[in-house]
Amino acid sequence: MTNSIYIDQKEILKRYKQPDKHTHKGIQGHALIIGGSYGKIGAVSLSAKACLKTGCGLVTVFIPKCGYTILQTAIPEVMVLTDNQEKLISNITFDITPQAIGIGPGLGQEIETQKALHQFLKTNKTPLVIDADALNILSKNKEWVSLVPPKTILTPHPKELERLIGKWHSEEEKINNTISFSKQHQVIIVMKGAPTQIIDGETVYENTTGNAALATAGSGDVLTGMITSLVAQSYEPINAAILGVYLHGLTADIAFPEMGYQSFIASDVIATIGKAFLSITE
Ligand SMILES: NC(=O)C1=CN([C@@H]2O[C@H](COP(=O)(O)OP(=O)(O)OC[C@H]3O[C@@H](n4cnc5c(N)ncnc54)[C@H](O)[C@@H]3O)[C@@H](O)[C@H]2O)[C@@H](O)CC1
Ligand SMILES: Nc1ncnc2c1ncn2[C@@H]1O[C@H](COP(=O)(O)OP(=O)(O)O)[C@@H](O)[C@H]1O
Ligand SMILES: [Mg+2]
Repeated sequence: MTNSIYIDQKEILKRYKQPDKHTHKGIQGHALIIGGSYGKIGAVSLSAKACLKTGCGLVTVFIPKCGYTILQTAIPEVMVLTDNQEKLISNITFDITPQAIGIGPGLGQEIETQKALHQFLKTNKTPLVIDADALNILSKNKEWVSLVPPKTILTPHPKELERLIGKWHSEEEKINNTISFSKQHQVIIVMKGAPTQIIDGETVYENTTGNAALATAGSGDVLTGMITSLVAQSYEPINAAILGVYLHGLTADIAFPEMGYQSFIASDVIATIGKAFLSITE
């Protein structure tokens, strides 16, 4: 028996935490975004910028060497660690202690990267958000899902979800199969769509914000950065997923009167995150 909860402003106000005025960047959370490959450095850039704009104190990216100058130029606020490979990630190592890790945007699915993800999952204990090609790699190596920590957040779009849990023939079957997967692996699944639903075991949360303006390249990469930022700020993973999805959709609702559907792009989501936060407490 599932219980469904609509995520509206009332539900959000139960979960949203105003930053303490005495805070500083050292206690506002350090997030690590791992991703990028040749030609898809943009995905990890979007995630990293969204991560900072969602309020965490420090953001580091782990990317292939080809992305170094791009990231340091595009987002001076973000710190950069690089793989020893030029075009793809082959060995994930870092000497920082992040409070949350987001992995997958632009990662690619080359076999070397698959092996790097496997090695990373075997030792990682940090709260995790898994998206995009990291999900696609897990779909190719399903036994690796058992390596992720409890309460890990997966953020598949419908195709990524199908690769992970198999085809479904009805909305009901899709939700029931996702609930089974969530319970079996103790993971939270953000089923991105219109609307987005968040599955946490038997509980299904339905988001009430967002519109078709979000159907644009990189908007999911942005969501990954937003959710990772909130986990780094010590939100319980389920609340980070709920608040991140709500704020993400809210940016499209706020921008719509000025921008309509077509010209709203992932960078506009990021630029509107501040207004979305302010509108929560209005
Ligand atoms: N600027 C960049 O560097 C970008 C990089 N990206 C990266 O590109 C990689 C591949 O991601 P993609 O999602 O593009 O490719 P995928 O191959 O994972 O998924 C694309 C397929 O999913 C289907 N699909 C997507 N959303 C759907 C929906 N709502 N309903 C039904 N079917 C849907 C599409 O029809 C298409 O067949 C990821 O690592 C991603 O992070 C993309 O996010 C786009 C932007
Ligand atoms: N028609 C729509 N209405 C509301 N949200 C949408 C719509 N189309 C896409 N989205 C949202 O946009 C995002 C797309 O994610 P994704 O496909 O991963 O993008 P990308 O991989 O290009 O970053 C998801 O959060 C999804 O819920
Ligand atoms: Mg995506």
